[in-house]
Amino acid sequence: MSIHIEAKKGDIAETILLPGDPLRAKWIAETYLNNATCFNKVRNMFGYTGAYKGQRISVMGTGMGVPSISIYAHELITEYKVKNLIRVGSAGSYQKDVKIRDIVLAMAASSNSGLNARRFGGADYAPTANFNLFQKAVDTARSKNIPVKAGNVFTSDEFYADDFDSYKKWSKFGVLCVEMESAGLYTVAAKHNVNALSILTISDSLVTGERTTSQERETTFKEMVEIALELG
Ligand SMILES: O=P(O)(O)O[C@H]1O[C@H](CO)[C@@H](O)[C@H]1O
Ligand SMILES: O=c1cc[nH]c(=O)[nH]1
Repeated sequence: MSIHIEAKKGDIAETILLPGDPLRAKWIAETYLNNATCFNKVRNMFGYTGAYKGQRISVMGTGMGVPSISIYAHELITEYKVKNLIRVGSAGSYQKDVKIRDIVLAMAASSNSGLNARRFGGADYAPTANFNLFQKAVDTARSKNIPVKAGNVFTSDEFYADDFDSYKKWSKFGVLCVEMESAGLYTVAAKHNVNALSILTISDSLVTGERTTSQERETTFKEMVEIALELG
């Protein structure tokens, strides 16, 4: 039992899927896992362990933002010995050709996170995906005929920016989309020498203004989950 997770040692698999939304975690467990048992209800941050194609695997919500995912990633790694942390999140597109429901593999995560700025004394650290997980995700997507895009994403501390157009600078420099956790996840994983990857589904577009509903974000982003489940 850790401060934010009530699971016993051994209750959590070495590989875990991490959606921001705990109800997406519940949906993943109910839809894909055999014999899933719930290991966490603290703060309603639901976590489950079950089997997928005979492999033991876990899924748990992380909440929103770098501080929240950093807490859960830290406890999962240090208290529960989790080795592969795979975020399955939603993101807003920064590019015309990154469309609603496209899947983006986050090779790296630029950020305005206050947490990393403080951690590295104002210097730039480049949070990056684990190469083996990344390569396996690309191969899995190819074998399932699921098209993916890959590149730099932006991890923001804010969902509602004061200056909406500020995203255009990142867009101009090739950043594909915005979300709120990957830079934190990659940094905590690197600190503890374990593996992390973010697989994102585009839920809305800052370019066109289109967006999906919260219900769709909870239960219909299947393809990224089907890629992630193969990475255990
Ligand atoms: O859908 P999730 O995984 O929560 O990811 C995105 O959605 C939330 C904002 O709506 C932020 O957590 C952002 O990163
Ligand atoms: O952080 C996020 C996630 C989805 N869509 C956004 O615009 N921002």
